[in-house]
Amino acid sequence: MTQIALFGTSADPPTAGHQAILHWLSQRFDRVVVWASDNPFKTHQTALEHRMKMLSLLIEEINPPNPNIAVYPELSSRRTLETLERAKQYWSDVEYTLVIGSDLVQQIPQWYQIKTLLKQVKLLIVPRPGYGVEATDLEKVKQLGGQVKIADIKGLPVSSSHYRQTGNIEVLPPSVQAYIDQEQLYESTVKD
Ligand SMILES: Nc1ncnc2c1ncn2[C@@H]1O[C@H](COP(=O)(O)OP(=O)(O)OP(=O)(O)O)[C@@H](O)[C@H]1O
Ligand SMILES: O=C(O)c1ccc[n+]([C@@H]2O[C@H](COP(=O)([O-])O)[C@@H](O)[C@H]2O)c1
Repeated sequence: MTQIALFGTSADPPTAGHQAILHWLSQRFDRVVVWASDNPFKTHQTALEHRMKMLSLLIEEINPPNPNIAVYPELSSRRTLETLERAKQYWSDVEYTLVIGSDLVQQIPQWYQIKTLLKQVKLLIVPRPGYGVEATDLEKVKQLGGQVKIADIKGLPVSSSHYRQTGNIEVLPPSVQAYIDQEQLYESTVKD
């Protein structure tokens, strides 16, 4: 059966960490469906349109290029269940895997209608430096119906908030750095 990976991100801004995950996924899934979204638990510093554009640029930069990975702006929703419902209108009869970093394992039980979501997707957790997966958190997700796997990669030690706090452009792919400069985004961030 066709395997589709679902990867949603605040992308505020997207980092080399997101890029490495997407590259890895594109080599293992038939299709990687990506979207930038607002997060009901966060505020965002940049308009969604810019975040979506940065995500597309980051994907275009992945080498070697792989046509199985793309941003789908129309799937963007604060609720991942809504994204899934829309995706199912495009691709039915496929197996969906929702991809999250290990920092979200503790939070995911609070997502909108999580049981309904976990019935329809497998969950793939990408280990993130500084965020070990606690057995009790994993158990909670399983009790909610989650079929969980831990990905065989280690996320990079970078984050969007590190960039926003420090202005350290090294955590951003060159295409994203250039876009931020061109559009004068994150102006309040002290740039290195
Ligand atoms: N370096 C990383 N390693 C593993 N997972 C990551 C990494 N960066 C992001 N992710 C995962 O990718 C998804 C989108 O992350 P998000 O856009 O919130 O980035 P972030 O760096 O966590 O942002 P912020 O620092 O603003 O919270 C989440 O599931 C997150 O756990
Ligand atoms: O469905 C929800 O209730 C829900 C709650 C929090 C986050 N999400 C989604 O999880 C994805 C990762 O969020 P973030 O902010 O860590 O990038 C992103 O697509 C969010 O919209 C989804």
